[in-house]
Amino acid sequence: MSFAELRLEGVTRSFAGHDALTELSLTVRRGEFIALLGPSGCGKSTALNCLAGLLPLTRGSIWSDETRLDTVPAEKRGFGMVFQNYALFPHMSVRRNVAFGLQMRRLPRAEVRRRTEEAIRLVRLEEHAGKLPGQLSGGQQQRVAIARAVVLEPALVLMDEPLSNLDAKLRLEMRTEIRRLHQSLGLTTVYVTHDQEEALSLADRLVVLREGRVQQIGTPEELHTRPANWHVADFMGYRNLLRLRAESGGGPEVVVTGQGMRLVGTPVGPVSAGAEVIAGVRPEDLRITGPDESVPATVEVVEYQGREVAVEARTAEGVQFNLRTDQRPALGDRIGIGVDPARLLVFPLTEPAEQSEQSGQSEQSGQSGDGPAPDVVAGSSTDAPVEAAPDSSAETAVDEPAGGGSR
Ligand SMILES: Nc1ncnc2c1ncn2[C@@H]1O[C@H](COP(=O)(O)OP(=O)(O)OP(=O)(O)O)[C@@H](O)[C@H]1O
Repeated sequence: MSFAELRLEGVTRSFAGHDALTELSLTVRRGEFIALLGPSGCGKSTALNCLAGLLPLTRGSIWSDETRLDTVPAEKRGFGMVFQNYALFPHMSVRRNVAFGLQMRRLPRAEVRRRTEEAIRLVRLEEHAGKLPGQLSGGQQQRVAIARAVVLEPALVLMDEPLSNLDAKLRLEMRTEIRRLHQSLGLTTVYVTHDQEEALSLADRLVVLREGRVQQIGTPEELHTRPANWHVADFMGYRNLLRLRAESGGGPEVVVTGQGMRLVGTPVGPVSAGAEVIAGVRPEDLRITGPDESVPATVEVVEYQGREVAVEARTAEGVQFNLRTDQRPALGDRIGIGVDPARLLVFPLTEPAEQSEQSGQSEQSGQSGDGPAPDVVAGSSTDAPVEAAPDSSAETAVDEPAGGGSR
């Protein structure tokens, strides 16, 4: 069942009255590589399983061009699936694993043989075609799983964290392999991951989910440079998130103050004078200056990272900053932290609830804005995005130099 466009319209799935996925609207164009990205439990797998036909929708619909798809059984959708546990037949050789789906379709033997060998060649397993899965490495087994999916020339390939069982080096290799296959076979792929780097490197467009709701849909560049809200920013590596107050509003730049700082940033979304905001900046977008030129801080940690170092520095008020720099400050150095107004994004603390893709997808952004923000969030990680902390505990965060601002 090939298509020019696959549309999800308001796709919602609840379990026991609780929405695991709320109103997902997305158009996947033929040939696109889409990543569904978000922390554990955000509804990524639910979305993929709805698309695959493994889970019925609670509300909404899925369309393959003008054909309604969500009422079509999984096996009739003609999608290929690759999951993190490869689910290969252990007693069958690589070749037989790959051929299996074609045989089930009762294709002529010569065609089965030709297509099987072609798929095995594509994933570079020619030398291992006669082996059993148990005789292969994790990466090789995952390649068999991919060959088994693509040999059927599916209209859509669905992948759910396919690399999560592999070690770091193999993950990188397989990432390239998956992108190469996607391009060379002209596949359309929807790929679930919690790894922001993986998603950014693979996908044409990313869908960032949080608590079942779309936060933003956009190209890697859009998400990287212009996250729609501070939750997405947190997920995209804006490790320095500061809870401040806007002194001005409405202009192309905004002055933000608080916690002993006065900074100038660029508003993202409606920021009015007096509003509480979250200002976010990436470690690589901070500069070390003289202590009197910008935000004064003391260097507390210097971590070697190849050509650059990661630096943690703390202000007198206990606000911790993460920097990446090719300079080599020493522990205890008094430095200034320079912030370029264009790189300091200023987000409203809360925004109108919920949004989803409606049209002109690449600029769509959404916001659930419900999770209380921390006072200072410096040093987040993709695996541990900001969790809703009670406001009261967030208030105290800055007063505790040991753990206040960093995670
Ligand atoms: N069969 C189910 N029954 C009840 N709740 C479910 C079921 N499947 C998923 N959920 C809930 O729905 C929410 C979303 O789950 P989902 O598996 O889609 O998240 P995810 O983003 O894929 O997470 P992970 O990366 O951990 O797999 C979670 O809160 C989960 O507990």
